[in-house]
Formats: sequence, C-alpha cells, structure tokens
Amino acid sequence: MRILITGGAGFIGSHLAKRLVKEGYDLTLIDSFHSYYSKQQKLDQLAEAKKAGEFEFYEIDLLDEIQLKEWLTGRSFQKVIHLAAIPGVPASIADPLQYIDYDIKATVNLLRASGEAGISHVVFASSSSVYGDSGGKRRASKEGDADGNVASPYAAAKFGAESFCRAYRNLYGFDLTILRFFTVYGPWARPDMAIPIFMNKLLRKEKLHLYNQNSARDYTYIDDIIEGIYLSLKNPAGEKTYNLGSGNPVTLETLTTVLRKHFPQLEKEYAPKRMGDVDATWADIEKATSELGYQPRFSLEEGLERTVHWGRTYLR
Ligand SMILES: Nc1nc2c(ncn2[C@@H]2O[C@H](COP(=O)(O)OP(=O)(O)O[C@H]3O[C@H](CO)[C@@H](O)[C@H](O)[C@@H]3O)[C@@H](O)[C@H]2O)c(=O)[nH]1
Repeated sequence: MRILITGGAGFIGSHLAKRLVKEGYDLTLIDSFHSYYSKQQKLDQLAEAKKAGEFEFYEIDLLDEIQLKEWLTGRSFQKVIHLAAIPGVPASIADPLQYIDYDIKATVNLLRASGEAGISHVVFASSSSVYGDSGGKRRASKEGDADGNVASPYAAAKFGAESFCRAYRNLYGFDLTILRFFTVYGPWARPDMAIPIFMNKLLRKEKLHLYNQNSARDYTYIDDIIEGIYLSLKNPAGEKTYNLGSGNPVTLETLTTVLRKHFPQLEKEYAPKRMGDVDATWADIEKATSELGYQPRFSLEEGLERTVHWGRTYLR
C-alpha cells in the first residue's frame, strides 16, 4: 500500500513514519520546512525516523498547486495522511493570514489534487481547538459538539479546513477520516508547546512562568496518537470524525507536580492567560474506542518520564 504523509518531517509526521515503515507500508513523506520552528529539529526527526527503515522524502510546498499536481501525477498513492499545517494559537493571532494560507489553502490544494489523482482515503489532522472552550461545560467534548464557536484564528482555520475536507469528499467520493488531536506531547515535541518549553527551562534551572492558573489540557502521549492514526488508516468508512485524546484533563498544577519528580528544584509562578487560549480541553473518546478500538495506554507519569528521558539528551 502506497501512502503519502504531508508534514512528514514534523513531530507527529516523523513518529508516524517510523511506525508505518515498521508495519511495512510503502511510504513517501513531504514537508515544506516552514520556518514556524527550526529546520534542524525537523531534519533530526527525519533522521530518527530513518532508523526504522526506508522511505522517500521530498521538499514540497502545498501552496504551489502546479508543482503539487505535477509531482502527484503517476505516483499512484492510495492514501494521504494530511498533517502539514502551521500550528499554535498565539502566532495565529499575530499573523492570521498565514493560517488561511497554510491551514486552509494548502489543504484545499491537496484535497483537489488528491481527488483528481483518484486517492481512495484521506486522513486529516484536526485539533481539539475546534471545540472552543470546554471550561464552562464540565464535560468531555463529543465529536458532534463542534459548532464553529472557536477562540482563535488557528482554531477557525482548522474548523474551516475540516469543512473543505467534507466538501471534497462529497465531490470526489474518497473515504475521509478527520482526527481531532488533543495536546500531543512526547519525545521530539514541538518546541513552542508547554511541555518542551518547561523542560528547556528546568534543564537550565530557570523558574517556570505558567500562563493561566485555570488551564486544564487533555495531554495525549504521541504513541497513543500514532496508534489512533494507524487504526483510522486500517478502518476507512465513508466520512468519520474522531477525537484522539487521553480522556483525562490535567491542570498545570498537576503537570508541574509530576515534572517535579524529575526536577525537584522546580520553581513556578503563574502569569495571566494568553489571548486566544482556552481554559480547558477534554476529549470524549468513546466513539474512537468503540468504532476504531482506540485505547490510550500512556499515563501522564509514564509519558512524561519518556519525554524527560529524551529531553535530557536532545535538549541539552
Ligand atoms: N506554550 C506554552 N503554554 C503554556 C506556557 N505556560 C503555560 N502554558 C499553558 O499550558 C497549556 C498547554 O499549552 P500548549 O502546550 O501550548 O498546548 P495547547 O494550548 O493545548 O495547544 C496545542 O494543542 C492543540 C490541540 O489540542 C493544538 O491544536 C495546538 O497547535 C497546540 O499543539 C495551555 O493552557 C497554556 O496556556 C508556556 O510558557 N508556553
């Protein structure tokens, strides 16, 4: 089976490549090395994935529709896993139009090219941010809860891109799986996210400044997310949307308590919530569990232990 992963040099893409290569898939990765974060980290991630086995890699910018179509012609992929995007809430407030380019336009180019190339299954990486703030609800978000009432341009772009995915599925008839990831962490985590930022500071013995005392996140370990993507790849079924989370929201207080076991000197103080951030995310994973057999295996303690182990070698 020939599979294309966009955003293949990223955090999730490189872990997924490792897994799919081990499963024996014929894999091609593309990435544009967008400057959102360091190209060197992406090259290191690719090198890490290559340790698992061979795959092809091409530097392609999905915004260049002509280049993309030419490149896809004759390559006969059966499935596309579309992870490429620029992430991050604060940057989307500073520069919203980039998010329309890289999270919506690039997605539309890929969907159209995929439809024309006869691809049979598209898996799209969406985000828990499409639920807006779950803080007031005091219950987990179900897939049907997303109503477009979001808190940032990034979330609006992901919500819009989901809608384009459904439009192009209706136009071309490919199977479509939309996966909403909940705050993914683990070795090679994206450097703009809270956990790697905290680890960087702790390794330097610096005090932590934590935005938003009321924050709660459904932190999800990367291997659980990869398992969820793998299961969705194996189970195409018309048009489906699934939450991939841990089902267990964790406060910053708890997160830092677990981190303190590894960094006993940890000192912290709270800072105000950032514009566009939601207080809480919380995944209802019942649908993914019953329909895909998705079952997160990693507790926060175990996931953080593995992440800290990686950080002590790579982040030094
Ligand atoms: N980044 C960051 N976050 C901090 C910091 N201090 C506290 N936080 C808090 O830590 C929590 C987690 O922040 P992130 O790791 O940045 O994750 P996120 O806000 O949940 O967003 C991530 O997950 C989404 C999917 O659920 C993604 O869509 C998004 O791109 C990002 O990866 C948030 O409540 C944030 O306010 C800090 O110094 N930096």
